[in-house]
Amino acid sequence: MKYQGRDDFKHSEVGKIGVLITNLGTPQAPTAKALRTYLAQFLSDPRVVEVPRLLWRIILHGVILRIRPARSAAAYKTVWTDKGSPLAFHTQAQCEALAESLHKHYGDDVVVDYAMRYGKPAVSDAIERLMQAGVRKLAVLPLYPQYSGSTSGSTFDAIADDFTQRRWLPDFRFISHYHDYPAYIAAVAEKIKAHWDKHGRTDKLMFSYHGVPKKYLLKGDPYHCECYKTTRLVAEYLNLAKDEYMTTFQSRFGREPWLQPYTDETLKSLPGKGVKSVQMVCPGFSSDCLETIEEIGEENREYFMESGGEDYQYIECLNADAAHIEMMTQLLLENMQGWQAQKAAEAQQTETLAKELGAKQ
Ligand SMILES: C=CC1=C(C)c2cc3[nH]c(cc4nc(cc5[nH]c(cc1n2)c(C)c5CCC(=O)O)C(CCC(=O)O)=C4C)c(C)c3C=C
Ligand SMILES: [Fe+2]
Ligand SMILES: [Fe+2]
Repeated sequence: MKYQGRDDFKHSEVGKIGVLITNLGTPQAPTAKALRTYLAQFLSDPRVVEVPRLLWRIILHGVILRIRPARSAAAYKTVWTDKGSPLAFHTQAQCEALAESLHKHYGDDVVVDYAMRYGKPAVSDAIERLMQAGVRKLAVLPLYPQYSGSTSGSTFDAIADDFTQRRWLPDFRFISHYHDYPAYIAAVAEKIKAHWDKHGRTDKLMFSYHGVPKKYLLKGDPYHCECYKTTRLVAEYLNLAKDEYMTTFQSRFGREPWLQPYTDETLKSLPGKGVKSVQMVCPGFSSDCLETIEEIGEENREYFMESGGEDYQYIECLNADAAHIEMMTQLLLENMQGWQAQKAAEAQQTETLAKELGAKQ
């Protein structure tokens, strides 16, 4: 039997609305062994590394998975907490808060869950839970504000792959980006303002986004443009002059050119140009994680200070802040418009159908 379905399905059942938020994923533990499992899945994704498969498998298994896991595990150890990996517990907290918020709008008609593209909780397990809960309309929100084939695109692949095995597909909404969504821009800008209220301002506000290989941009990936647009909209909200802020790209991997300017090189050069104090903000990350806490919070701080910088401040991600959850709620409600009305109509028709079938059986 190839296609999965539910054999306990009743014709009188009225479907629910499902909401699935997703993020990248994180290793199960800060150990070389767990990192090997995680990185093998992550870096085998052809959306992430666009190198001919056979060649890449040789490099990945022959070189990278022999060296990188131990190095990455050491970095993960510095951010690991009693609650586990920051990315994991922030995403879980976002899911719980979003469920509470959506229940206020939809009551028991909505089921909210979360999944990780790589590692656990797996996308297929979350979809299975949603289908078992009777979801017939599904909205998926990957928590990547800026679209990239390597993140949002890859998440769609995982969801689509899972549904190739299922008998009955739900109605479906996939929110592929929200880099210019007013409530997202406002949430990022207000977080910066709140930081200013406490700590004052610095010479420059630096917007650092995760990079991707430059060739993805040249082949038509909109990620680069969406990052710049987010920066521009936040800067406009904050009334910043052009010389008061800058966009850079972090987390380069491998030898080919990635999106530039690079965050690390820029920070090393700024003190020599008279910029002695900076605030770092990472609007491309919806949760604090290795790349923000360790790479921006620690590693790049050292580069800046060692190059003559005097003050380096990191502004946290939106995580499970109320403004972030409210933004997700608004975005989802807008995308799910009409679903509640449809459900009411379906409930009536389902009742009639169940009666008809009941009469015949
Ligand atoms: C090798 C290519 C990579 C691409 C392309 C890439 C794109 C990309 N990644 C994020 C968000 C995150 N990446 C994180 C970690 C991470 N990323 C890569 C590689 C690529 N990312 C690696 C190898 C790692 C693992 C850590 C390491 O070994 O250095 C994370 C953090 C996860 C965590 O557990 O905390 C996030 C988040 C985006 C948004 C993006 C493209 C736009
Ligand atoms: Fe990454
Ligand atoms: Fe990194």
